[in-house]
Amino acid sequence: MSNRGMLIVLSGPSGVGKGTVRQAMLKDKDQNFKYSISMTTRNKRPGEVDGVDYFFRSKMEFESEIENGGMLEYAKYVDHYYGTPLRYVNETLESGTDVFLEIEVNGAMQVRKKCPDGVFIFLTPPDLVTLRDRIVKRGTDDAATIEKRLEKARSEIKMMQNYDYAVVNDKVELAVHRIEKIIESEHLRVPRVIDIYKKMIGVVNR
Ligand SMILES: Nc1ncnc2c1ncn2[C@@H]1O[C@H](COP(=O)(O)OP(=O)(O)OP(=O)(O)O)[C@@H](O)[C@H]1O
Ligand SMILES: Nc1nc2c(ncn2[C@@H]2O[C@H](COP(=O)(O)O)[C@@H](O)[C@H]2O)c(=O)[nH]1
Repeated sequence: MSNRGMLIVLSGPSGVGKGTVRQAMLKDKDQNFKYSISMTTRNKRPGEVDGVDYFFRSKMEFESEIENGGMLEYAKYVDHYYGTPLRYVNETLESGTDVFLEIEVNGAMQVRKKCPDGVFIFLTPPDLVTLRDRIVKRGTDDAATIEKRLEKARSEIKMMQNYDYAVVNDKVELAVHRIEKIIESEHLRVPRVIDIYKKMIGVVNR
């Protein structure tokens, strides 16, 4: 109901299922958000496509984007840069469409400062053994990287207190349902809809 789109930020440790949940949400025709494709300096995984999964860039290209003020946020995660291109987010929100960011915790905290009216959701694993299982079964990372990601997961889970909502990803369809309910409720918050009603009252008073 508000003119400007809502910014939805989903974080959670690597392997918890953020991408899986987001893809499931995008299949739901009632969902009306755009996913912001991130930029990264990490190597492509098999099957990943530039401009679809990420904008894959060199370190030099990424640093030049930062210098030119082109990033809403960025962070280093396990030896590589990851960040959100600013222009797409701004233009999409301005057009009245919600934007969905799937980013790690340090970047999310930068966004929180810049966009305090965003909705910040932390996706948690049922437990750390399940998290390890998911990363291992995904088969995209070598043993050393898996250990680094699990080490990071511990500190990331501590950051959950800085989020508005915690959603456990036990079953994908349940996690999706919980997040959809959050988005629906957030759209009804009075600060988001008040402008519409002010306009309505203006019309009634004329
Ligand atoms: N609820 C679930 N139950 C079982 N397996 C799941 C569930 N959610 C995701 N998975 C599996 O866990 C693995 C990791 O999921 P995914 O790649 O979506 O995680 P991610 O949080 O996006 O990771 P990253 O941050 O590293 O990109 C995938 O193989 C996925 O199929
Ligand atoms: N701060 C940001 N973090 C991001 C962004 N895009 C993805 N990520 C996070 O990085 C890790 C690792 O991702 P992977 O694809 O290498 O497994 C994970 O937590 C992502 O959510 C971003 O634009 N900014």
